[in-house]
Amino acid sequence: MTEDNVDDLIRRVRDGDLRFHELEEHADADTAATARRRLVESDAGVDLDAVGAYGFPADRADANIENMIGAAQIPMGVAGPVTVHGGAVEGERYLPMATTEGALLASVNRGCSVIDAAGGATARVTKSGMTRAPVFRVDDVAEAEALVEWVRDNEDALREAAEATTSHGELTDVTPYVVGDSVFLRFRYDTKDAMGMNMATIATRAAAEEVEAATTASLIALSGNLCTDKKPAAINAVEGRGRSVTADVVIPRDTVEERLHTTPEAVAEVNTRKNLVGSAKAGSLGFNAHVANVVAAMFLATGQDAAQVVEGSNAITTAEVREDGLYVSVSLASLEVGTVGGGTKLPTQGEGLELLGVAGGGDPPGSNADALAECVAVGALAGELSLLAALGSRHLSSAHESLGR
Ligand SMILES: CC(C)(COP(=O)([O-])OP(=O)([O-])OC[C@H]1O[C@@H](n2cnc3c(N)ncnc32)[C@H](O)[C@@H]1OP(=O)([O-])[O-])[C@@H](O)C(=O)NCCC(=O)NCCSC(=O)C[C@@](C)(O)CC(=O)[O-]
Ligand SMILES: NC(=O)C1=CN([C@@H]2O[C@H](COP(=O)(O)OP(=O)(O)OC[C@H]3O[C@@H](n4cnc5c(N)ncnc54)[C@H](OP(=O)(O)O)[C@@H]3O)[C@@H](O)[C@H]2O)C=CC1
Repeated sequence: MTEDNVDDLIRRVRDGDLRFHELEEHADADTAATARRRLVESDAGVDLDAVGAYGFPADRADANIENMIGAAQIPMGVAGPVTVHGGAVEGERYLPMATTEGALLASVNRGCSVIDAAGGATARVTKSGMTRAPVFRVDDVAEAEALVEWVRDNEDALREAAEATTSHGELTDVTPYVVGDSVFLRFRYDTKDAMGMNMATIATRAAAEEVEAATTASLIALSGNLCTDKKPAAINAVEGRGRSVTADVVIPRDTVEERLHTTPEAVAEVNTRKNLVGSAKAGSLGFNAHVANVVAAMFLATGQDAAQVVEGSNAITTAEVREDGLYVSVSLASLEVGTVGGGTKLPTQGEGLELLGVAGGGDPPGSNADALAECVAVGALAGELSLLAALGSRHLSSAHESLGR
């Protein structure tokens, strides 16, 4: 196949000879993206030169995007270095963060600085498993009960079917939920260093075919929304999804007073009245100040699925005055991270992972994704500490006036 050039591609689209989304079948990825961008510029009457000034070969993104016209560039900074005493990571790390929110890096950086002055933060992944929950239709609840019993008696057959689709993933368990003539089967997988959504979805499709072949159930949707992917859901807050990870630290009183310009008592009261009482009254699923800020920024910097900030921000912050200072913890119930697959293969995202020392597959498998989760949790802890202190010292608005405008 001869390679069309940009003008040929544009002409052929205009003539109705080529479909707008098929240009990569007739030219290299960069030529296709350029032709598509020129078509958009012409149709919309805009100039997209900055979008077109991307710094990587377009074919590196062939598994990450369709209808490519270029790349969005987001400012990227680092917070830290901060010392992480994790189960899968030990030592000082710069935390890569991509954001457009002024004052955010300064705030997380201040939190890291204070945490480091206290000797570093402890972090642990307490639970792990990526879930996919298809929904099946049955005739009635009696048939639902029969299906639940079949699943319990045949989990090994489901495991064999699911694991035949992957050389890394392992089916951990299958939990049924019955609602009238709907049966949801929540499959949970150990996806090692992959975030695992493609892996789990492909594996569950194979398992669902086993269910349909052996029972009277009909698969209605491979995702029945009880997984629960990219939507706020209590099941993720309680059961977890991806990694459940906690980070904590004790900051000495004098450090709180000298570096955070407030007191342990004030921070603890802000946390109680804001993150616990305020969130409860609001009916929030997360009981925290801005964990989403850190999750989003580190997700963008390291090639995670940005839409899964919804679950990643599902976190509880605690703060209490202790004899030796201020104890603060952040527990993220459903942080979905991977160090292989998805966007982790793209150039700047891969460099973000390299900066954390977690790029690629870990030894043992899964340990790099655990380490990434621990680093994100410490970043969230730093952000909570700094923002709660700023609220306690009444510096929030001035910080954004000076840094965010
Ligand atoms: C802005 C600060 C940090 C000033 O805080 P400060 O204590 O006045 O700053 P400082 O000049 O004394 O420096 C202290 C440390 O802050 C860091 N720092 C200080 N300045 C910078 C800078 N330019 N760049 C990088 N780092 C900076 C740096 O680490 C420095 O220590 P050092 O490392 O030098 O020993 C503080 O006032 C602060 O953190 N404010 C809170 C701002 C914040 O957290 N914003 C993000 C959340 S806003 C939002 O989106 C969520 C919200 C609020 O809507 C959610 C909700 O409803 O709660
Ligand atoms: N399909 C869906 O419904 C959804 C998909 N997504 C997208 O899914 C992507 C993430 O899916 P994910 O499955 O993580 O990524 P990929 O689809 O990129 O697959 C990652 C693959 O890497 C291989 N692999 C190599 N080394 C390892 C290792 N150490 N640990 C684990 N796997 C390894 C595995 O292949 P093998 O399995 O062959 O062994 C694994 O399946 C993101 O792009 C996300 O946006 C997000 C939400 C929903």
